Parts: sequence; C-alpha cells; structure tokens
Amino acid sequence: MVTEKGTISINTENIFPIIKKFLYSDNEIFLRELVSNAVDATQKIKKLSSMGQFDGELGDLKIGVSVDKEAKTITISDKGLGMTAEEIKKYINQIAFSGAKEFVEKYNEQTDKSQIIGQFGLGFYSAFMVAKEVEIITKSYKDEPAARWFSDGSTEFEISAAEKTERGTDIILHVADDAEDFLEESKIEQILVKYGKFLPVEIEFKENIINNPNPIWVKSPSELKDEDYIAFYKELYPYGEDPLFWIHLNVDYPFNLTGVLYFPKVKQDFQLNREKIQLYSRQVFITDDVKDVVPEFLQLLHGVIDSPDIPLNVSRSYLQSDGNVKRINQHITKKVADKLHELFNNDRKAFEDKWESIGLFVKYGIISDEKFYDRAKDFILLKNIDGQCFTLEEYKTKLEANQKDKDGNLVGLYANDVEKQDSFISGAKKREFDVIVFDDVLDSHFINAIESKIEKFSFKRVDADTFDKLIDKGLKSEVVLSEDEKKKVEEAFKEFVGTNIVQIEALPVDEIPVSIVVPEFMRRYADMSKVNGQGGMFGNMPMMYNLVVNGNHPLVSKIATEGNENGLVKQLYDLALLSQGMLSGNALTQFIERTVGKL
Ligand SMILES: Nc1ncnc2c1ncn2[C@@H]1O[C@H](COP(=O)(O)OP(=O)(O)OP(=O)(O)O)[C@@H](O)[C@H]1O
Repeated sequence: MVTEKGTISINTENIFPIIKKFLYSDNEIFLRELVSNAVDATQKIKKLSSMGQFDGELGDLKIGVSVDKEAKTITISDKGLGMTAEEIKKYINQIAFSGAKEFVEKYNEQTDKSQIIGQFGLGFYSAFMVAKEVEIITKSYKDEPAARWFSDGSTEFEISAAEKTERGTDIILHVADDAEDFLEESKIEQILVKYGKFLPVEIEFKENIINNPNPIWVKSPSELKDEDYIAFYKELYPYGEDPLFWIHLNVDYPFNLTGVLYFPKVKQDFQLNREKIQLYSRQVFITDDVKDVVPEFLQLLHGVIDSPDIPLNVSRSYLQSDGNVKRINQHITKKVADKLHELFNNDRKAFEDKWESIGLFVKYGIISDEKFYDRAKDFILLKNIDGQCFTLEEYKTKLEANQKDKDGNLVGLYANDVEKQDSFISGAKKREFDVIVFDDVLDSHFINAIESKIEKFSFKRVDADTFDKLIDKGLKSEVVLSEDEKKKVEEAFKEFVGTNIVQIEALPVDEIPVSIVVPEFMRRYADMSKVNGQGGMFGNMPMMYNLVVNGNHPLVSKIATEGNENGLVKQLYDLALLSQGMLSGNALTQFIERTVGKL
C-alpha cells in the first residue's frame, strides 16, 4: 500500500460543544469574560483617542450590566470601540482568532499590553454556557452602519443591519432554561463584585457602580500613605484586624507583576487563614487559590497579586508548567525576605515586637523552603524567657561563654511550657544558663531546621536531663553515697517507676531530691508525631522518662539508711511526678489524702 500523508481535520461542530462545556469549569465565568471584553473595548477606544486615531467624543464610558427577568435576558453594554460587520465576522466567527492579540501586535509600540485582557479569542463563547441564544448589537467608532449578530449556539449564525446609533456594543444573552438562576439580580451582582470589583472601567449595575477602578496596587508606592494601605486592607477584609505591615510588589522585568501583600497578625490558629490572597490578571479577579503562584508558607499572607503573565483561564496544570509562574513564586519569596530584612535593619525594636506573628512565617519558610533559610538567617530571632531577642549569630556568641560542652558543641536550652517547666528553668538560672522559649506549633520542626544548618549547635529542653549532662563540661562531681547505698536507693525507687530508668546524680545539696526528666530524642519524636497529626509509634506510647535522684540530698541519704520508711520514697516520687504534671486521677487523690494525713 502506498503511504499516504495528511492532516487530521478538526470539525468546528465537534469542537464547539467542548469549548462551551469544558473550557471553564465554572459557568459563572461567562460574566467575567464578557465584562472583560467590554473593558477591553473601552480601553481600546481610549487608546485610539489618545493616539489621535479617533477624534470623536469619548463620552461617559461606563459599562452597564442589566437583567430582564421577564424577557429572560442579561445584557452587557459598553461604549467601547464597537465592531463593523466585517470585524464581527473576523473576530467572533473565527473562534480562537483573537482580535485582542491582533490589536496588541498592531499597536505594539504604543500599547501597554497589560491593559488588554483578551488573549485567547475564546472568552466570548463562554456566553453559551448559560445562554441558548446570543445577540451582539454593535456600532463601530468607524463611520459604518451598526450590525447585529445572532447565534443559537449551533455553528450557524446570522448577521444583519441594526438600529443602534451610539458607539459601542450590547451583548444580549437569552438565558437557557437550565441557567435561569442567573436571572436573579442578587446572583449577577455577587458575580460582578467577585470578578469585577477592581476592573479599571466603571461597571454599573442597578444604578450603582460596583467597582473601584483605581485600587492601590495599580498606583505607585510613592503616592500612597499608610492610611491608604490600611483602608484598602479593610476594603478587602472588612472584618480583619489591622495588618502588621505590607509589601508593595512592582515588577516589570522579566515578567509583569504588581500587588500588595499584607502581613496579618497571626496566632497559633494560623492554619485556618488560607485563601486570603487574591489573584488578579489586569484587575480581573481570577482566584483566591494561589497555591501554585505563591510559596506555601506565604499563603498565610493577605492581599492581592496582579499579573498579566498569568493566563486568564487558569487551569492548575497550565499554571504548574508555566515558567513565569515559577519565577513569580521565587520573586515573591525574595521580596518578602528583603522587606523583612529592611524592617529588621531599620527598626529592630518594632521587628522584635512583631516577632510572634512574623516568626510564624519565617519559621514556616525555613521549614518548607530550603533556600529561605539563607535569605532569613540574619533576622531569625530567638527569644528567651526574659523576653530578650537574639539573632542566631548573637546567640552563638552568648553561648560561647557558659554553654559549651567539652567537645566544643554549643548547647541552647529551651522551654516550651514556661509554667510547667518552672523548676527546671530556675535550675538553669541558678547556673546562669539562658533559656529560650519555643512554644509555638512549628517550633519542634524549626529547632530541627536550625540544628541542621548550624554546625556544633544543638538545642535541649531544660527538663531533658540533669544540667551536667545537658551541657557536659566533663566535670566530675561525686555523690556522698557509697556504692551499696546507691544500690539501695535505686532499688527503693525501682519499685515505683516500672520500666523507666532511675539515675542517681551528684547534684547540689540545695536542689530538689527527686525529679523527672524526659530524654530529648524520644520526646522530639513524640512531639513531631503530634504536629504531623499521626499518633505513630511514639505518639501513642506512654512517655518514657528518667527519674533523677539527687544523691547528695539529705532525704536521699535518709532513704539509703532507712529505706521506704513512712512512705518517703513514694512521697518523693509523687512530688517528682507532680512537678512534671504527670500525677493525676486516683494517684493524685491518694497523694493529697496521704499528705493531708501527715499534716
Ligand atoms: N464588547 C466588545 N466590543 C468590541 N469588540 C469585542 C467585544 N467583545 C468581543 N470583541 C472582539 O471579539 C474578539 C474575540 O473575543 P473573545 O472574548 O472571544 O476573545 P478575546 O477577548 O480576544 O480573548 P479571551 O479568550 O481571552 O477573552 C475580541 O478580541 C474583540 O476583538
């Protein structure tokens, strides 16, 4: 057989229903597309006028949207450049031949591309997602008769003369039976506000202007005051608390991006605050799901990003494969880091005061983005129990003096529950050790991240062991007890601690006789499993601990000679449990009764 070559033909009749049904996942998008077209047409006539290619009156350029429930129509009217019959044939009848693209190419020199929304030449047909018939009545700015185009959604259309005398275009949708909910004015208003709240041309609906055509992100930062940023924040989130500060993004190379990102005040419930960044393309709202454009840890920010380089009919897969999207993502990260750096350098006190909120972003960034650590390392703060803040460098210097072990490792001590760990904190203070507070949800991951970045540096929780072992300076102190006595004491406590370890230590005489420490390594696993939401092996296991017995305490010497007389061992053991918050239920009741009995 002879080899035959050919081109696969695509039949419009087959492809049209696909465009109508599947191009956009959400049928309310039709209004976004048609209003965007009206905005484009309006911007174009303004452009032509400013270039002297149109010398008539521009007049009032408001775009009108109206609903006629009786006639079952939705009409979008603009006073833009209009179309001649020939142009309708060219731009509307040829799907995917975008007039917008041609316009930009033609006026490439003078035209600011970002003012033109249309890119694909498909948006108009989204009208058929809700309409059974669509009419276009349009009069071009050129001296040509008005025209009417009509289609019932098949591939047939008709073009005829129309009566219209005013320049501009009316798009009339005859709403389909299964889309009649779009005839509710409240629904149309809600969609208009959602997508068109910041469109650059005034949109009138029911005699009200529904949009703010000059949102702050299109202005230059130099013309804006703090009040303007705060007022805009309130416009976006009427019920939100004032933001801490903001970043005005303004990039024109290698991609276009404008926007304002706000740092909200955040507390521990930060996970609930997603979906607060709105993504726009040339002032048309696209989505508040910005996961591909904004790095994960910055999705906790609020505000607006606008980029014409993000395609309008956003589909997830397209976004991910788009090179611009990746660059935008990196740029935003850099800008945020720069801003934080600037704040830190310019007003360290204010930065420290806001650290509770800022810290969450920074920590999240460090945990989730390998590179962010390098950008942030100079302004990562550690706060101690006295409220003093240190950068990592400052803290390393601080630890050099008193918290370095015999192998030259710096050991930071921390508490994650200042109340509960009070006795250990005061023990640390007695030895002039510093204690950092790590008490937010991300801290266990954050600690790991820092340890992995800084050599010869680790953190241990104040109650993870005796101080001599936490920071092992190689000094040996002796216990007053003999080997026999030690054994006896150990046996006496063993009876109560089950499988946990009894550890007899040479502690100062004035330190408590018995305490409970929870080894760092074990506890970290348990903490991490909790944060990750999985019980896991360590999450479900009862916490293992070590019972530290102060071999130099008089009460312990007493046990060595007298054993558990008067229930002394049990009493000391319960006190140790109590100070770790581990005594509860019946054991606690018995402890109280026993103690009262002795008074
Ligand atoms: N209201 C209007 N006034 C004047 N011309 C219009 C109007 N609506 C559509 N057009 C013309 O029809 C063309 C096709 O519109 P369509 O919405 O299908 O595509 P687009 O706007 O170019 O791109 P997109 O698919 O991104 O919306 C437009 O480029 C424009 O030339």
